[in-house]
Amino acid sequence: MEEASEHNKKQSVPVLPWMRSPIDVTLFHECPLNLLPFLDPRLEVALENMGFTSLFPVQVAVWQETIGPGSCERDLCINSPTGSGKTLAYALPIVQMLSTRAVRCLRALVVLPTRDLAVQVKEVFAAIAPAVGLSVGLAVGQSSIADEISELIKRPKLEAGICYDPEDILLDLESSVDILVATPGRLMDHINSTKGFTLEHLCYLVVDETDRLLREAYQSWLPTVLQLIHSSVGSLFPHANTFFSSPFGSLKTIRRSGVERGFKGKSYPRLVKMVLSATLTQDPGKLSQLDLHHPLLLTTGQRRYQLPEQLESFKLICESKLKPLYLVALLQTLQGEKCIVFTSSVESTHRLCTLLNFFGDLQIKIKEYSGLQRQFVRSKTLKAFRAGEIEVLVSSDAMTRGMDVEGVRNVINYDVPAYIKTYIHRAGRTARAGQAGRCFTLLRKEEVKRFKKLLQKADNNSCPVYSVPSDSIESFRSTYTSALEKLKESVKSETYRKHKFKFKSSGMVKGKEKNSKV
Ligand SMILES: Nc1ncnc2c1ncn2[C@@H]1O[C@H](COP(=O)(O)OP(=O)(O)OP(=O)(O)O)[C@@H](O)[C@H]1O
Repeated sequence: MEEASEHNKKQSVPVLPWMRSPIDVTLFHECPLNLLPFLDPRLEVALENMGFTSLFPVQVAVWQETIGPGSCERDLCINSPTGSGKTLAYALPIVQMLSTRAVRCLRALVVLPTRDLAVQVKEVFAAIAPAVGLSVGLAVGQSSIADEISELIKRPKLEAGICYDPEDILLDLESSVDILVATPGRLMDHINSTKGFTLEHLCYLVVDETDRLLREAYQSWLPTVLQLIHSSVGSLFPHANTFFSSPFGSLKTIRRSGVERGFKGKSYPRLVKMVLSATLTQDPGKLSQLDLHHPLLLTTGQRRYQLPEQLESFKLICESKLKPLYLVALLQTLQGEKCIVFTSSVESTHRLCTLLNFFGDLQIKIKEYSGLQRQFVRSKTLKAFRAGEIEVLVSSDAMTRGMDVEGVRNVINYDVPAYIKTYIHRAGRTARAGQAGRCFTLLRKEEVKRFKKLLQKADNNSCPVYSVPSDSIESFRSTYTSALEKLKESVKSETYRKHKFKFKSSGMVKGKEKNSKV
């Protein structure tokens, strides 16, 4: 036992020296808005309109590091639990710092891994930025690229009858937004193809859900962004080559020194980076991709992984084949409360959701949410879940990170997560912003030991068994048998439809080929 805990301690010492002397967010207290130093009164009103009366500890800690004397000299790495308010922790200081800007251009870029997350973060910015005259844009592929471009880029007004030089028109293109929230794919589309889209004035780069974004390369968006920014800084020096020959073609990025900045006498504004996660990586190789400038770590407590304080964890032990029955009985005991049920794959999400909907006597509105669905279906489901029209969402890990839905009281791991990070992000969809929440995990007997070890990584030694009433389980047995039969039928007909569709579309392609030959 001692050996194991010694091993854990050893494992938790980060390799990078700057990670060993973090700022501990637990030493900060909530701060009423009227006591927050330097807060722009217009932003105070905007926050009050959101229903906020104080800042959470992580928000106070980041505020201290970003606003006021000596601020923004280091890049910030923020590792604080799910639901602790990391979004506003970066959004508020960025908006306040940009509130004195005179000319509109793209100054802050926030990158998130998924569309729904980006939409959510954009809403936070949109609630405060207009109060100080700033405009926020979204680049996520929610609308057509043409619509998105017209939202992001302002075209000069052309007078009829005058012949314009296209080069001049290009020079007159301006950004319509000060802050852009983007997913990597659409960001790359704009970098590569949108005329007038430039990162030359960028002052703030936020990489939210950092460990997820660093895990996947997404068309090399990060090296591309960093290279574009570096090239624009280099161009401020008189002998620097203003034309950047790069793998990105003829892109020209010149950071204009004429644009006002208040960076304490430095000749050019340094790009300030903020990276965030509830499970921030400590891997030096991964972090080095971010090219951080004297990074400062803000973290909560001593442990690398933290669960929200108000979260209670429970386990339900049952045989594999009885899992659906236990789940149904559990859902019935939780009736009326918003729940998210996580499974291990998009396929099992679909199957489980279909099965649950065959339990007619359950009378709970249940929908699925997974990467297998089209974006508009997912967004519609999410909207209905937020509005309380759906009580239970059966989800793949598409919902695991960052999603903030008010009133989710329970998270259920139908399939036990393989990693502590997954457990933390899934469980973190409840017990947010200091609210209470419960996370239930269905386990087979042989999974119990491994699960206990998994939870210990987040210092959680209390995960009692939750017993669902046996008469409730019994009452669903007969429906379960018929629901399983219906599921088999449904899977069969879906498979048939899929094959038919495949056959049809391949036939159509062949047909076209024949025609084109004729
Ligand atoms: N100062 C505040 N006062 C009251 N509520 C707040 C405050 N700041 C944030 N919240 C609320 O707290 C919830 C969680 O915030 P947020 O989504 O930023 O958490 P997070 O730390 O980014 O979580 P995750 O790691 O899961 O992404 C949101 O519903 C948000 O509206």
